[in-house]
Order: sequence, then C-alpha cells, then structure tokens
Amino acid sequence: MLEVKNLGIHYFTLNGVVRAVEGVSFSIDKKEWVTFVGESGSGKSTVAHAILNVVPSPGRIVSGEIIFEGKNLLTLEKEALKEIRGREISMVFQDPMTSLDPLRKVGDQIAEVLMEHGVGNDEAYERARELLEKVNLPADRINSYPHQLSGGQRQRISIAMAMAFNPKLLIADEPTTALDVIVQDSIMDLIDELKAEGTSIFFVTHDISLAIERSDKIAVMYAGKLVEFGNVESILENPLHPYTKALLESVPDLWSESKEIKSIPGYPPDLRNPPGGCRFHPRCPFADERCRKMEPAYIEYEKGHFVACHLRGGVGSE
Ligand SMILES: Nc1ncnc2c1ncn2[C@@H]1O[C@H](COP(=O)(O)OP(=O)(O)OP(=O)(O)O)[C@@H](O)[C@H]1O
Ligand code: NI
Repeated sequence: MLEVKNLGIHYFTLNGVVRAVEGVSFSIDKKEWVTFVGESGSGKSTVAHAILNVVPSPGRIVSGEIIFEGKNLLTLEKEALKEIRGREISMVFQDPMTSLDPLRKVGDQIAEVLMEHGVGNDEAYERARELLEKVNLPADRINSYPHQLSGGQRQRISIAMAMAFNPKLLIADEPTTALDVIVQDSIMDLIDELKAEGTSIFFVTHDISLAIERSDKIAVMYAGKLVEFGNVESILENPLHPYTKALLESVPDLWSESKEIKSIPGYPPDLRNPPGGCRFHPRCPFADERCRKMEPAYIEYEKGHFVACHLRGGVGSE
C-alpha cells in the first residue's frame, strides 16, 4: 500500500547540512501497524512528515520515492496531493493544538475538514456529531472551544478529524506522549479501532514497550538510518542489530529477572558530520575495521526481517 524507497532528507541550516534521513526504505501493508522507534533526533518525525511531503523548512527531500497505491507522492501535483491529504492519508501529532484552531469551536473544525472535501453543510455537522461519539466524546462537545477540553479530549478531537474519511493510512507522531497513562491507553484503543476498520498505521514513539504491545512491525532508526525492520515477534526473539538489542535491554518490563535498566553508553552523532561507515560504530561493542570504513548494506536477513549491520553479512559500500 505504501512503499518508501531510498528516502533522503537534509535540513539546510546556517550551520551546515543536517543529514537527517538517509537511504530509508520500507513498506506498509493494508491494515498493518508499523511503529518507528529510536532515540531523540534519529529522524522518526522527519520520515513521518516526508510521506505527505510536509517536511518543515529548512528541510528538503533530496532523494527517494514515496509510492502510495501506485503513485509517487513526491512528484504529484499540489492539487492531487491535497486531495489525498486528510482524506486518504491523515496525520495526528503529539500536540493536538498544531491541528486545532484555538479560536473556533471544535465542531466547526471537524465539519470544515469534511466540507473541504466536498461534503455538504448539514451532512458535515451530522458526521461531526457521529465522529465525536466514535471517539467517545459527548455530542454536545461540538460547541466547545479547544481550551475548554483536556489534553486527552483535544487529542480525541484531532483523531476524529483524522478519521473523517476512513483514511487508508494514519500517520501518528507521538500522539500520546503528552498524556497520562490511562488516557494514553484509550487513545491507543481508538487507533486500534481505526486499524480494525482497515486503516494502516504509521506510528512514532520513544516508548518501545508501547510499540511492542500494539504494532505488527517495528522500524528501528539510528542517526537517520533505518537499521532494522521486521515483525514484532521476530525482532523480540531475534534482534539482529546491536542497537536494537540495546534498545530492548533498556526496557525494564521486558527483562524482569534482572530489573536492571541498561542504558546505551555514548551519544548519537552530530548529523552535520555523521561518522563514516556504520553510523552506530562509535557506540557499538562489536565494531571492527569494516564497520568504521564501509557502510553496511540494508539486507533481508530472513523473510520480512531487514537489517543493516556487517555482523549480519551483506555487501557494504565505501
Ligand atoms: N527544523 C530543523 N532544522 C534543522 N535540523 C532539524 C530540524 N528538524 C529536525 N532537525 C534535525 O534532524 C534530525 C532528525 O530530527 P527528528 O525530529 O526527525 O528526530 P526524531 O527521531 O523525531 O526525534 P524526537 O524523538 O526527539 O522527536 C535531528 O538531528 C534534528 O536535529
Ligand atoms: Ni519526533
């Protein structure tokens, strides 16, 4: 359904070119929930924005293709992309206020999304009420302003807007990070329901245990590279990349015998000047000469389970 090939994104800042995303390839099938994990700054949000070609300035997509149902979204005319945005592909963010206007009633805002895509006035308000119910908010909330709602309720509103047309793909960038645990769960349930109705989910989180619970596949980013991608089960049973292993070991619940949380020594690199070879090599306990010199190829190590690491074979490039 969605296929991303060799995606590269740079931020052209006054202090240099930030190579935020390089050579990222993956696909998402129908009704599949794929979660992107990785440390802060690894490029998760940048990839999320690229799908609808909305990488904020000074960022620019410098390579790659984003094929959605056979069309490359990166070469599509503005108008055609606008038709897809909000209708076939929608987005929710960590801060719902980025998609809500503080000065207008939430019902008007939901109805407007529908009317923008050709739904008539009365039907749009009717649908807005239905959508509020669907996200478990009372229909009279239609007359509320965003500031009259809690953070969780506001996130429900932005999900209601995202759901307006039963999108084929929902891009959710840390939609629950600002919320408390109980509210978090209820938002995750809503996204699950959407998936049950046929929507594919591109989800971004810092919280790997959240990723494990809900998703079908996990994508692990490190310093702008996709280092591992595969089914949740195969990644848990057989993490192929040393960084993935380290991430899993940093989750306390997973390794309850030891109760010890291991953090990964060192820091991610400055992406204006990333290390040569494998970007993880300065922090990798297994790094050798090859890892310092050659970039590991991204290979399908076992069916549906991809990795970029010299320890797992594959041919690299200088
Ligand atoms: N507007 C910008 N200008 C310059 N550099 C940027 C900009 N936005 C992001 N970057 C850089 O691009 C890289 C990727 O950032 P991105 O926000 O995609 O990471 P992330 O994985 O989503 O991190 P987080 O978990 O903190 O949200 C980082 O090195 C970041 O500093
Ligand atoms: Ni982010």
